[in-house]
Amino acid sequence: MYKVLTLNNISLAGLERLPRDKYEIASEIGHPDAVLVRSTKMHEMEIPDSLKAIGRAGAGVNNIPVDKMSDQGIAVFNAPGANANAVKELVLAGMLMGCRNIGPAWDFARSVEGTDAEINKAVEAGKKNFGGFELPGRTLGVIGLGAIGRNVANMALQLGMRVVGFDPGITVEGAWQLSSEVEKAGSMDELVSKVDFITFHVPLVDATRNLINAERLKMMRDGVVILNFARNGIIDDEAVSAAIKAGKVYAYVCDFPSNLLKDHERVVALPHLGASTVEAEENCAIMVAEQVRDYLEHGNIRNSVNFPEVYMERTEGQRIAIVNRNEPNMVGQITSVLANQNLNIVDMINKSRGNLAYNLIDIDGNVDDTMYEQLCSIGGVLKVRLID
Ligand SMILES: NC(=O)c1ccc[n+]([C@@H]2O[C@H](COP(=O)([O-])OP(=O)(O)OC[C@H]3O[C@@H](n4cnc5c(N)ncnc54)[C@H](O)[C@@H]3O)[C@@H](O)[C@H]2O)c1
Ligand SMILES: O=C(O)CC[C@@H](O)C(=O)O
Repeated sequence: MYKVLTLNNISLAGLERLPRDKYEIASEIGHPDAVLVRSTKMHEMEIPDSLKAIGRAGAGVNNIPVDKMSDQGIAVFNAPGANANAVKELVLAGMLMGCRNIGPAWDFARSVEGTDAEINKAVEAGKKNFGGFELPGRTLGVIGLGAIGRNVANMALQLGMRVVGFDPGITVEGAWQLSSEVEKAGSMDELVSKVDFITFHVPLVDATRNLINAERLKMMRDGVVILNFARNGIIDDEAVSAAIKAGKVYAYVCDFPSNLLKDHERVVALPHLGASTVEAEENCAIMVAEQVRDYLEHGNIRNSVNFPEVYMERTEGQRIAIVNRNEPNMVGQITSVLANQNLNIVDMINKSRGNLAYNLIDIDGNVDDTMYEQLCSIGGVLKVRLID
C-alpha cells in the first residue's frame, strides 16, 4: 500500500486516479511515500525518510525546497500548463478591471444610498470619476512566455492589442505556440518603455525578484497598468505604491493582497485566485496524481522539475530505481553489485539532470537484503527502490 499525504485540498478528480486498493490518502499520515501539495510552504517541514515524490498540483514550485529534495533523492513533479487557461482568463479580467476602474466604481455604486431615483441621480453624477480606456490599439508587454504568458499574448492580439514579449528562456515548443505577431523585446528595459499594460508570468526565483522596481517604473509610460498574477515578490509593491500616489501608474492588479496594497483605491488585489477554477484544479490534480503514480509504481518520470525525463517499458522481473549524484563511475559500481550476484540486466536506462542522475534497471531475478544494502551504501547513491 502506498501512503499519500495531502497538504492542501486536492481535487477529487485527481485523487481518484490513485486507486484505494493500492493507495491510502490522508491529510495526516505517517511514513508517506508521496506528498500532494498546492501552495503550502514546505521549506520548514520535516521531510520523512519514506518520502519519494512530491506532486505540486500547479505550476510554481517556490513553496517547495527543491534543492533540498534533490539532495535527498526525492522527485518533485508539477503540472505545467494545466492551469494556464484559468490564469489567462483572470489576467483578461484584471486588464479590464484596471483600465475601466471596475473596483473603485463598484465600491462607489455600493456606497450610494437613498431611493432608487436618488441612487440613479447620484450614479449619473458620480460616474465621470470612473471613466476608463479601451484595449484595442494599446500595447501589452508580457514578461515570461511560458504556458501562461503565451496564452495571454495570443489572447491580447485577438482583442486588437499590440503585444511585445520578453523571455530569454523561451522553449522551441513555446515559440511554436506563440503567434508570429508577438513582437520580441531584446531586454526588460526595452519592453517596459513602450507598453501601456505589463503582465508577469515568470517563476519566483532570485533572478525574478523585484523585476519592477523604482528604477524601471521611471522608464515606463505614464498611466501604465501593471498586472502580477505570477508571485508576490516579483514586483516591488512599495515602489509601485509610490508610483500610484505620484500618478505614474494608472492601476495595479495582482493576486497577492497585503496591508500596503489594501490602502490603495487604484489597486485590485485578489486572493490568489489565478488557478481557482474547477477545470484548473481538476487538470492539475489529475496530472500530478498520474505522474506520481507512474513514478511510485514504475519509476517513470514525466514533468519533474528536478529529475530527468525517464520512461522505460516494463519487462518481466524486478525493477530497481536508483537516484545518485551525477558523478563518474556510478553506473559501473551499481552494475558491479548486480554482476557479483550473477544477476542479469534485462533493460536499463541512465539519465542525468544537473547534479542528479537516475537509473532504471530491470533484472532477471531479485535483489536480496544484502544486495540492497550494498547498493544503498555506494558513495553518491541517494535513494534505491525495488519495484515489483
Ligand atoms: N496566480 C496563480 O494562481 C498562478 C497560477 C499559475 C502559475 N502562477 C505563477 O506563474 C508562473 C508562470 O507559470 P507558467 O505556467 O507560465 O510557467 P512556465 O514555466 O510555463 O513559464 C515560465 C516562463 O518564464 C520564463 N522566464 C523565467 N525567468 C524569466 C525572466 N527573468 N524574464 C523573462 N522570462 C523568464 C521561462 O523561460 C518560462 O518560459 C509560475 O511559476 C507561478 O509562480 C500563478
Ligand atoms: O493551487 C493554487 O491555488 C495556486 C496555484 C498557482 O499558484 C500555481 O503556481 O500553479
